[in-house]
Amino acid sequence: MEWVSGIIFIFLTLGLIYAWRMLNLLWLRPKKLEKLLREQGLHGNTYRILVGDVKDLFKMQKEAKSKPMNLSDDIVPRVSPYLQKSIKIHGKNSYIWFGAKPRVTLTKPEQIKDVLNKISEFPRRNNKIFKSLVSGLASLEGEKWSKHRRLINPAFQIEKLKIMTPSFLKSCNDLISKWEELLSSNESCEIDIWPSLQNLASDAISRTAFGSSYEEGKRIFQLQRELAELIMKDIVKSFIPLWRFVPTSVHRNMEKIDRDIQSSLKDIINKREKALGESTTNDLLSILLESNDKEIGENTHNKNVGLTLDDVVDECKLFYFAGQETTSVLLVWTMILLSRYPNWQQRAREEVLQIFGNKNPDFDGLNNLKIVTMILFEVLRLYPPVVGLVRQIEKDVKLENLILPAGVEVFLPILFLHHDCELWGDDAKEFNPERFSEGVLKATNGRYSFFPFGGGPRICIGQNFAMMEAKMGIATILQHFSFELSPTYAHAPSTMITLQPQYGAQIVIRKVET
Ligand code: HEM
Repeated sequence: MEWVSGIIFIFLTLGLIYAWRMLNLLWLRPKKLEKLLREQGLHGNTYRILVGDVKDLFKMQKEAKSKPMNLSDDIVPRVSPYLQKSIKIHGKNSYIWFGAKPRVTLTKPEQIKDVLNKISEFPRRNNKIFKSLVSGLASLEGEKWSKHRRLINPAFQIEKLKIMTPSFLKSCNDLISKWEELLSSNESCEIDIWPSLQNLASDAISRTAFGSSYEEGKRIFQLQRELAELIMKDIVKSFIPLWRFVPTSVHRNMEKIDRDIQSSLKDIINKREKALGESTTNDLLSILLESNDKEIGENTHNKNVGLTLDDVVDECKLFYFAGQETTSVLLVWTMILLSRYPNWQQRAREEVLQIFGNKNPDFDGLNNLKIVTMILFEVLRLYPPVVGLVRQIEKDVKLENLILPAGVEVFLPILFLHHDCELWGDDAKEFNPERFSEGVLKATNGRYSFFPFGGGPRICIGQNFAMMEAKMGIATILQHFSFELSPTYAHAPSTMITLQPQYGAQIVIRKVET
């Protein structure tokens, strides 16, 4: 019977090791971090085992989302209620417990600049639950990230964007035709423009990313949207350790959709690889494959260069997600704000008509749109599609006079800082594109207080792409329609990964007579 007691002993020892690890993970380490942060003058709630502030945070978020708000109300308390409360109670130097991890909120522009520039000390935090959506470049670190960034960069250079302009135009003209059909002989017509603009952005990225494989690309989009919805359903539980390994029906469904996306993308890429060299296509995928082939060709002796098929699939998934979710949001808030401020709508239309008349907008003309650019910057300030960035601390790191211990996270609250009166003055909450009349540098006084596209080496690779697409979208819409908010519109900015209008965007459109 000695072997029985041997087994019991092994199980007991393993049990004790596991119990010790859990005690350390869920209690000792968080309490140590709490002490270290407090000693440096940072404040937050006392740590509560396992959940930290998450339960209260989700409760507040649910409550905030339960009803729409007045158009003139401050959006920060609705979008980030817990952050707002935390700063009110604990001040700007504070932290929030995400489960057993404290997340320090950074609000000084100099700190933001440092964090965004020192990418090895402040690596991006990769939430495993988002991995199936935010893959590729956005999820990589170190050498692998710099290799991917170098290979992908050519696809986003200005001269490539110029070549892509007709694809943007085609997608915009399709939208105009659909709205014209809806108007038909009526003088005005109410439309929920949110699905139309999501469709415009997915159409534009399908065309520019996959050119000839555009129809297959659109199906992948649909799947990604379904995946995003499932992820948002599951996110509340993602703070439970090892939750993502529990085989729930939602998890199984997520895996199935992800497999489906991967195999559809592999099909597109394989077809394209075979056709490479036969004809010149200028979509993102071909440019990426070409730059990859070139790198491999130049380094035949080194097997570690270039991207694998799986790498390319991941990058394509990211183009889809990053290219659609964000630009559609920029367009929808621009339309909502121009509906609220008809004088700015009029000024923007005058500029567009002066530059293009009734002709199709082109690349050079879009670059000359000054008022429209000021408006887009102001929209990105007040309604940034990405409301905040998270970075993790893996080794103790000094940030100004703070020592941030390994195991904490830092949060760069984009939305909060874009609305901060201390940084933007008393009219911080107001829509005033005029503040960007002399560019971003002048508007921010050279401080890091406006960063809708992030910053430093990992700044959004698609920012020019997004701005070009948004300008094309707004310019073509302004050429054809005037618009105002419908009485049925309920103002409800809310985060569904990006900052979206929760109940859609009901707008009344009219044909512009030119
Ligand atoms: C209004 C539109 C957009 C906004 C506001 C936006 C915002 C951002 C932000 C804030 C980041 C930095 C994230 C971080 O540092 O953690 C980022 C990164 C990125 N974005 Fe965008 N984005 C937009 C459009 C696009 C488009 C159209 C594409 C591609 C087609 C794109 C592709 C990417 C990629 C690949 C990264 C990762 C870059 C890296 O890690 O090196 N984005 N974006």
